[in-house]
Order: sequence, then structure tokens, then C-alpha cells
Amino acid sequence: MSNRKIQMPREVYIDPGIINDTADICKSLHLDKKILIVTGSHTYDIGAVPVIESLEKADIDCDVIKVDKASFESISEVEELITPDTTVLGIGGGKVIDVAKLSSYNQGVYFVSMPTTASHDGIVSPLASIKNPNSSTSAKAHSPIAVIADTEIIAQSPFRLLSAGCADLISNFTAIKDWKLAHRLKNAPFSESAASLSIMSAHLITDNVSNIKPNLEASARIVMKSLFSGGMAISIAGTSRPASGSEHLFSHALDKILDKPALHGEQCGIGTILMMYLHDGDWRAIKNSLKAVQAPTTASEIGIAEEDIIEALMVAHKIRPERYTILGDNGISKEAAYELAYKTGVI
Ligand SMILES: NC(=O)C1=CN([C@@H]2O[C@H](COP(=O)(O)OP(=O)(O)OC[C@H]3O[C@@H](n4cnc5c(N)ncnc54)[C@H](O)[C@@H]3O)[C@@H](O)[C@H]2O)C=CC1
Ligand SMILES: O=C(CO)COP(=O)(O)O
Ligand SMILES: [Zn+2]
Repeated sequence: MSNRKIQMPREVYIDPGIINDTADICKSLHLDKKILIVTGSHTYDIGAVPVIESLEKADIDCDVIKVDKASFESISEVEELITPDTTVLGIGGGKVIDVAKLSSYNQGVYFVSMPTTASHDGIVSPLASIKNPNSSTSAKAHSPIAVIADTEIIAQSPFRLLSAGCADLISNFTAIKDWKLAHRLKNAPFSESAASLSIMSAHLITDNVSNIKPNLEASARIVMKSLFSGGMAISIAGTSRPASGSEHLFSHALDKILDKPALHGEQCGIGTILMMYLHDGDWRAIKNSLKAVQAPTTASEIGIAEEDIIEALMVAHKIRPERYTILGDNGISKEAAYELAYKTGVI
């Protein structure tokens, strides 16, 4: 038997007002015995309250737990509330969704992904990213059984979060360059279909920048659909390779260095400018696309000091040494890091 499994969601809803149909969706999937809502303190009012109303009307039992960190403590707290007939609904941003995803995976129960914003491509993917002292990258979990993305709620979320989602998708351009490089130099397994889908998802953003605007349901829909197809590329590959290369290593390095990192997608977007320069690609086009969706392109816009950018560039290659990228096995020198950040206008 092949041990290569492609896992995908069974049902995906990307629609305005769909959150009010949560009970019907859970019933139709036979997931209505016992519901555990995992949400954040801020996203409780925005997303959990309408879900609770929908479940109460349908006489479906539900418990709620609020988590604010994607940590192993949060995972344990959630797991304590899970029984074999529980379905976990993750309602919130990326951290909440990752906690819901990993705790449900550990306990072997179904999970429904309910994003209240469109800030990164883990919404639909089978991976979860839980920070710990040894690792800041994503690890295997499982795909949601269903995705319920209410584009009305997502459109009303701060535009900064949507811009970050666009930037996380734009980073697929360098991720694929790195993946191809690793395939050629190190014989890393490569999937043409996952790579094509990943690039297509990034193009859905860069070809549509003029249609991505604040407070517009149609814009939230474009970003959410692109994150969906980007997540599918990850599912097909069975690894985050199609969506995470050297630009993500740079962002992971910043997460380790900084007390208060910027949004995941924002850091990855800036990393994409830098890594595209190293690939000798069209980094100016990346910068223009990021600007067009109002994502940051300089360190100062997200309050990161020059020396932290340089430090992150110099240590990024150590984050995941098994994943070869343009940073090579030894990384880049301090002088080269300054030159790179300066020439691209990041510092
Ligand atoms: N599983 C995976 O494959 C991936 C996981 N990640 C992880 O996801 C996390 C980043 O996710 P983010 O969503 O960027 O951060 P986050 O989960 O911290 O959310 C950012 C902020 O947005 C707020 N928010 C969410 N919806 C809102 C709404 N409708 N209105 C107002 N505020 C709202 C949240 O309360 C939070 O304060 C990181 O931990 C990152 O490592 C990132 C990429 C892929
Ligand atoms: O952020 C991701 C894809 O956008 C996941 O990447 P990592 O596997 O590097 O955490
Ligand atoms: Zn990412």
C-alpha cells in the first residue's frame, strides 16, 4: 500500500452569511453529536456568537474554549475537553485554527475550519504551526473535514490581515523557485501539479490586485479562494514546500528574534522581495504587487529594526536545514545581507 496520502476537505463553503448555516452543515455531515468551539477572545463575538446561535436553534450541544496562543499549553487545554464524539470548530485567525486543527488531530476527531479573516494559507491545509523552543515551522496534522468561510465577516476584518494573506500567497513565487532548486541540486521530491497550483494561486492575487479592496465581499472572496487553492497545493505535495521556501525561513527567523513579530504574511512578503533578488528574479514586480495590496515592503513599516533584518537573513538557513533553498547550506554573510536588504529597499 502506498504511504503517500492526499488529504482534502470534504466540503468547502466560501459565501457571505454562510456562518448562520453552521448547524445545517454539521448535521448534513453527521457532525452534530457534540461540538467544541475553539476561538479567541476577540473572535468570540465576531465568529463564535453567530455559530452558537445557529447550533442552539438546532438543539446541538456545544462547549466553548477561548485560546489566544498557538502553544502546546493551549493544545492540552483543548484536548482535555475532547471526547470521541466531539467535532472541533476552529473559529478565528491562524493561531486559533492551528490549535483546533492539532488538538483534534491528536484526539482523532473531526475538525471544521472557520476563518474569521484570510491572513494565511493554513486555513485549508493539513499542517499546523505551533511554536516551541525547538521549532517554529509547521508540522503534520490533518485537513479540515469542512471549511466554512463567511466572506461577509472576512471582508469586515482589518484589511491589514487580508493584505497579509495576499503576501503569504505571493511568497509562493520564491517558494517554488527554491523547491525547483532543491529538486535539481539535492534530488528533493517535486510535484509538478502542486507547484503549478501554487503558482496559479499566487497569480490569482497578482493578476487581481486592483480588485482587492477593504470592506468588499468580492475582495474577501478572491483572497479566500486563492488561499483555498494554495492550501490544496500543500495537500497535494503533503508538505508546505509549495508555499514555504527561503522567504518563510526568513520570517521564522524573525519570529525567533523578535519579542513582537509582525504578521506571518507580512514578514513572508518582505522575505519574498529579498529572496527573489537572490534568485535573480523580478523582485521589483513582487514589491509592486505587495504595495498594490497594501502589504508592507520595508522593515520600518512593520517596526522591525535594521539589525534584526540582517540577523534574520544570516540565520534563516539554520531554521530547517533539511529543506534546501537559495540560502544554501551556509547562509549569507553579514556584508551580503546588508547589500541585499539595502539594494531591495527593505532597510
Ligand atoms: N498551519 C499552517 O500551515 C500555517 C500556519 N500559520 C500560523 O498562523 C499564525 C498566523 O495567523 P494570523 O491569522 O496571521 O495571526 P493570528 O491568529 O494571531 O490573528 C491575527 C489577529 O487577527 C485577529 N482577528 C482574526 N479575525 C478577525 C476579525 N474578523 N476581525 C478582527 N480581528 C480579527 C485575531 O484575533 C488576532 O489578534 C501563526 O502562528 C503562523 O505560524 C501560518 C501559515 C500557515
Ligand atoms: O506558512 C506556511 C505556508 O504559507 C507554512 O510554512 P512552514 O511549513 O514553513 O511553517
Ligand atoms: Zn505562510
